[in-house]
Amino acid sequence: MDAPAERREIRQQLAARRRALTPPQRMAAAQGLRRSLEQLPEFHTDARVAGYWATDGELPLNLAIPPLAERGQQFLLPMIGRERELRFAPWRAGDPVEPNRYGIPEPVTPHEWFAAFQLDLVLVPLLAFDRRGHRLGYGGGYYDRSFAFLGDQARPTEPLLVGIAYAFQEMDAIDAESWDIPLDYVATDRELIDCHATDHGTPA
Ligand SMILES: Nc1nc2c(c(=O)[nH]1)N(C=O)[C@@H](CNc1ccc(C(=O)N[C@@H](CCC(=O)O)C(=O)O)cc1)CN2
Ligand SMILES: Nc1ncnc2c1ncn2[C@@H]1O[C@H](COP(=O)(O)OP(=O)(O)OP(=O)(O)O)[C@@H](O)[C@H]1O
Repeated sequence: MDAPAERREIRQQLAARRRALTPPQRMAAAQGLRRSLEQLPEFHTDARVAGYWATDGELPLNLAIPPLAERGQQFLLPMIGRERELRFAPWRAGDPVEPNRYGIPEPVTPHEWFAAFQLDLVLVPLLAFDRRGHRLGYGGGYYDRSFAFLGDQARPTEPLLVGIAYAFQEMDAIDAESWDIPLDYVATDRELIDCHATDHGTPA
């Protein structure tokens, strides 16, 4: 199977598996995710933390986010810009949203927004990941384009990229494309994975 066809197949399988979860499974996973994220010191202190509005079976952030506001940290949602890059607008529970071209809710006429380089921590949605931090998204290339500037920098740096996934979205290895920007961590419903750790549990 050629690489694009294989990626398409993996995307479809994992999206279907995510959609098939029951509401109790999804709620338990959201609680597990909160515990994993709280193991990351930056999640407690970083000023600007971007996330996503979970759709189509994505792991919900709704249990992980409320402590941020209590600690005085800002939470932001992605907005799709004209050049197919992401911008990030502050969003609090109750603020108005409207669907973007993919039907994903975005903040409406925000007072201010920030570019990717202005963020401190980014919770990145994905369909599949491996322990090295390689990721497969929806294929729009939004995160890779928006965070391409990290490609020239020694990692980890700011913003810190933290993939968010159900544990079953892990794969042994995902082939990186030249434009892929790897994740620094992956937080699942089971554990926090440090993608810079040298031992990935598999022989080199
Ligand atoms: N909740 C959430 N918000 C997010 C993302 C995400 O993955 N999850 N994104 C992450 O990048 C950005 C939106 N990216 C997207 C990229 C492609 C498709 C998409 O193409 N969806 C269709 C396929 C249509 C097609 O083939 O053209 C689909 O999945 O069926 C959707 C969103 C920003 N916001
Ligand atoms: N830095 C970049 N500049 C221009 N195009 C890019 C860049 N990064 C990715 N792309 C384009 O985006 C397309 C999708 O990339 P890829 O399949 O890796 O997306 P993805 O990471 O799965 O999606 P997403 O980030 O939206 O979740 C690729 O065809 C690639 O050409």
